[in-house]
Amino acid sequence: MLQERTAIPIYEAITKVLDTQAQQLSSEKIPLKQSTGRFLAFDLIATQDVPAFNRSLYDGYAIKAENTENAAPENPIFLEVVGEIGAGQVFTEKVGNNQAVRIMTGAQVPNDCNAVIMLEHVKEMCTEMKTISIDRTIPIGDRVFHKGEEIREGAKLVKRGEMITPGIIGLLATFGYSEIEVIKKPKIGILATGSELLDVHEPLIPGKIRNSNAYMLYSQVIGAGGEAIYLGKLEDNIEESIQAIKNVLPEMDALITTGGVSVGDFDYLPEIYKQLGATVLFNKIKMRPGSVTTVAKLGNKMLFGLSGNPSASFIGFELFVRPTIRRSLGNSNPHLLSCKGILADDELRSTDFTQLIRAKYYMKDANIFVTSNGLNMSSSISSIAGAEAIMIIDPEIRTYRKGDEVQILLLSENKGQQESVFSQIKL
Ligand SMILES: Nc1nc2c(c(=O)[nH]1)N[C@H]1C(S)=C(S)[C@@H](COP(=O)(O)OP(=O)(O)OC[C@H]3O[C@@H](n4cnc5c(N)ncnc54)[C@H](O)[C@@H]3O)O[C@H]1N2
Ligand code: MOO
Ligand SMILES: [Mg+2]
Repeated sequence: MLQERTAIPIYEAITKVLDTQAQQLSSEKIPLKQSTGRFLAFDLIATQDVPAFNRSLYDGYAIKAENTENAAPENPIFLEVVGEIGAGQVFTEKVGNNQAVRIMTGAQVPNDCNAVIMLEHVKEMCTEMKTISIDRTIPIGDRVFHKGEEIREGAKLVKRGEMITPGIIGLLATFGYSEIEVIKKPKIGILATGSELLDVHEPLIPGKIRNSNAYMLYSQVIGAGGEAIYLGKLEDNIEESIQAIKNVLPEMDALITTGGVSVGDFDYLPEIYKQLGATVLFNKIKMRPGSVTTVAKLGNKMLFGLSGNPSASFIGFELFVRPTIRRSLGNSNPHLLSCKGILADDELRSTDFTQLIRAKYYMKDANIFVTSNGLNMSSSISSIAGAEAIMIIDPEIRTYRKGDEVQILLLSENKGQQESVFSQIKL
């Protein structure tokens, strides 16, 4: 007999998932060069001032600024050049009054000097004793990047859980980290269910389809920062499926299945969760696609029962699995970044459940214009490719017209946000 399901709002489903997720992952040491896209396992604190010494910003002459106090075109002053400093060298001799030292960009400014004048702003005199003339007043500190001016030792620069970007790698290198502690990637197992599934390399035969979801999910797991483990595909068979899940689960941090969560005769996931003794958090959400997305917990492992329909599977991942992965990586902005856009389609009608439409956007006059991307069906595969955003269509607004404001989620935007937009708009 058909079992009644209670559909809950998207924000409630997200909250249930994140409140249930328990594990905090341990860390591992990896070479700095391999850390792009990984998540920092420690707060990056400056271990030294930056710059670490007073550094010349220009090729020119290190001088005592006070010597130029009365310099002007009609009253040039003359300084004796007593040495030369290349980047990496330290000038330890005394620099006296009315003396200067030739200096290169990046070199340490001698202690006796307090400014640098650019090469272009001095006249080099052809005398026996090398002399320069200066026809302007140079302020104290001019063209010197002072010790600690940019970063003070002890300053907190990057938080634990931030995704490592090229800029963060630059900072880590600045502070001498050739190896760094990153949070271990959560191992996310992917199991496709369905007797209709062929493997990607197999030729098409009547009634069958290729298992595209598992590969798409594999890529989504990697994009979210997890380690994707493809565990194959299962026939619609309860006993075999239960055994397969029992076999693989100990090795995984979480398991994604696709297919078999609806009410068909061979949709066995509800029964599988029951027989496994898993606690089902929800099995119906007020959203489309992905209304039958089911999430359960077994021991301390999350079981994500995504729908078999490709667009539903894709959306289910982005809304529920992505934030789970990001949060287990210590990231404090696990949800997709949202913003408001302007509808560029002629018209969109809402349905009883919140619609999540795969969309494209473009920028014009500082506005974001949004259009649907391909066929808006749960079973559509082509609408996912090229989708840059997800449009959120509120059931309360019956018709959206061209030019109307529409809330969107940006795909492939790593910044993320702390709170899910669905909590903010109560959908
Ligand atoms: N009477 C009802 N029928 C359906 C309902 C409902 O409420 N009442 N819900 C519909 C909705 S909504 C969705 S979404 C689907 C969900 O189906 P399942 O999650 O049970 O998934 P399957 O039945 O296994 O497959 C659905 C569809 O997707 C194809 N599929 C499955 N796995 C893959 C894969 N790995 N790669 C590509 N495509 C896959 C499968 O062949 C089916 O066409 O149920 C509706 N029905
Ligand atoms: O779960 Mo279904 O996608 O609502 O189409
Ligand atoms: Mg089904």
